[in-house]
Amino acid sequence: MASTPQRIGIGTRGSPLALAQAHEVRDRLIAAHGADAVDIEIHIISVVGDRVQDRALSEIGGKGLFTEEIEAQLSSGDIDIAVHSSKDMPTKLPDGLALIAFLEREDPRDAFISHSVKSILDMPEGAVLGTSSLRRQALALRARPDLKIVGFRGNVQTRLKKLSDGVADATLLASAGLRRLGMSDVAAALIDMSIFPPAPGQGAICVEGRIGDQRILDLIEPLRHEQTEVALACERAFLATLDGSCRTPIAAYATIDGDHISFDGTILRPDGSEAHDIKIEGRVGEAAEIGMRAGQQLRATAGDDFFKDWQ
Ligand SMILES: NCc1[nH]cc(CCC(=O)O)c1CC(=O)O
Repeated sequence: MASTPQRIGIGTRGSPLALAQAHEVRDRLIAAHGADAVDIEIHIISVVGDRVQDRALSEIGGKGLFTEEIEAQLSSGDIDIAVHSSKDMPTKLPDGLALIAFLEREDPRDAFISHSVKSILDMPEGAVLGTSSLRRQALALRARPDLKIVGFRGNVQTRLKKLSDGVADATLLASAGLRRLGMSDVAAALIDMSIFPPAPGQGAICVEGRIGDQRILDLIEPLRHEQTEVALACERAFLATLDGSCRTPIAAYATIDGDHISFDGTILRPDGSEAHDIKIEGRVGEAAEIGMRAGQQLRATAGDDFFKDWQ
C-alpha cells in the first residue's frame, strides 16, 4: 500500500527567475523521491526588494530585502522550505533558520549583453553601462574608468527591455540566471573571471529551512551538492568577515579539487579606483576558516579608511 505523500510547501519570490529556481527544486525533489511520494505546493511571496523598483537596493538598506517576508513564513510554519539565489542571501539568518542545501553551482560568470558591442573593452569612449550592482559597477570602472554607469533595477526581463529601449549601451547579468530562464542566447559573451570575479554565491541555488526539522532535512538530503556547499561556506565566511553590506563591492570565488580548495577574493571602491585581491589555498576541511582569514587579511591590507568612505 502506498503511504501518504510528504507535503512540502516551497516559498519563493514571484519573479520569473525565482520561479524557475523553485521549479528546479520541486523537480529535483520529485526526481529523488518519486512523484507519488511528495506533494509539493509552491507559494509566491511578495518581498520589499521586488516591490521597490525606483531606487537602488543599496539605498533602501541592503540586507534581507529579498528574504524577510519569506523567512517569516518559514519560521511560522506556513511553508517548509524557501528557495533562493545564494548570492541574495545575507550571511546572518533569523534564529532557527539555516541554509540546508546548496544545489550544484552553475557557471558563476557574468554575461555581457549589448546590441552594439561584444565586450566591455570594445565599448566606445564614455559609453553607458546599465547596472545596479556595486560589484559590477566597480569592476567595470576598474577596467574602463571612462564608462558612464546608470542604475538598472528590476528583474532580468525588465533590464533587457531597458537595454532594447536604449537606456544603456550594455548591461551585465549572471550567466546562471539567463540559463535558468532559457535565455542564454541574449549574452554577447561571458566575461573572463580574472576581470570579473563573481559575487559570493553567484550561480548556486540554495534551500533555506528550519533547524531541526528532521522530516524536511531528510527529504532535502539528496539535493545537497557537497563541493558547492564547501565553496559557499568559504565565500560566505569571507563575506561575513568583511561584514559585506550591499554598499561594499565584494567578489569571491572558491573552487574545489578533491581535498584542495582555492579561494580568490576582491574588494573594490565603488568607482573602481582602488582594488585589493587575495588568494588563499588549503584543505576543504578549513573552507570557512580560509574565507575568514582572507577577509581579515584584505581588511588589514586595505586599511579601515577603505571601508569608511561609503559605510
Ligand atoms: N540579485 C538578482 C540575482 N540574484 C541571483 C541572480 C542570478 C542567478 C544566480 O547568481 O544564481 C540574479 C540576477 C543577476 O545577477 O543577473
